[in-house]
Amino acid sequence: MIQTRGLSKTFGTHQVLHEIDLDVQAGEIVVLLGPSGSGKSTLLRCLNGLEDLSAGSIEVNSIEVNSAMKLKERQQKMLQIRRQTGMVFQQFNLYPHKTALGNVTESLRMVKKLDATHARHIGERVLDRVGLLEKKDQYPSRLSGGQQQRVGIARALAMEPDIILFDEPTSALDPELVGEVLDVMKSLAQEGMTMIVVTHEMKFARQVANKVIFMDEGRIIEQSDPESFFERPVTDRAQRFLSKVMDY
Ligand SMILES: Nc1ncnc2c1ncn2[C@@H]1O[C@H](COP(=O)(O)OP(=O)(O)OP(=O)(O)O)[C@@H](O)[C@H]1O
Repeated sequence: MIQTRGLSKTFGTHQVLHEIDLDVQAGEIVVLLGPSGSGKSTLLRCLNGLEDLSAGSIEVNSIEVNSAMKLKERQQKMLQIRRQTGMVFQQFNLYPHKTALGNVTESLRMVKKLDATHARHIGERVLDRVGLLEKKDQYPSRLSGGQQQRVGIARALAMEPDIILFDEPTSALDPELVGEVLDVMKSLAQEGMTMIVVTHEMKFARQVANKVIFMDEGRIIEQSDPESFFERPVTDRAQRFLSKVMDY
């Protein structure tokens, strides 16, 4: 479903990802962990076609983009990949001047070119899915952070992606609002959605992930099932990371 081989990314002279080989199967929940600056967001952005790759290849649902392709072909493939993958951001990135429903239907209208009735029908269904149908006419400023992030998830769901990538979806939330967002993510996982999640929520990682991937300095240095990772991390770096994050 997702396969990267030798994926590398360089900004100027700074190599941020080093030859990443990643495999994600349909229905898998992968949690990406690692210290700040280890390349987690950059990896998600490459997988979503938001960031061009510098070397190697990415294949998502049999659409392949690789560094040997000409720029124009790469860009076309990246666009196709973006249509298969939804992305949920830490800062929600909602349009402030659009209602919850307007935010959710925007891409249906602009990208999928659906008519207003069809888009509204899908928009209401996905807002209902995240428990926010009654808030469909509210503007983001009238919604709590947790509700705004659930609109962010509904917006991703509206495009019917095969995979959703979550980049620290709860990091900007007050602690008491984190649970409602994790609950929605957990139920998507139970329904079989393929998900890659960057998060600091260790309990969620442990309970929901099928696979934990630990990154450091742009490399995958450990990957295993959550039980093994949290109980018996192999590398010193992962042990130090866990001893810090599990202390609090
Ligand atoms: N557009 C960019 N231009 C230049 N450098 C960048 C760019 N985006 C990311 N970087 C650099 O790439 C490195 C990895 O950043 P990235 O955000 O992927 O890490 P991260 O593991 O997600 O960190 P955090 O947990 O703090 O979000 C950092 O050194 C960052 O400064």
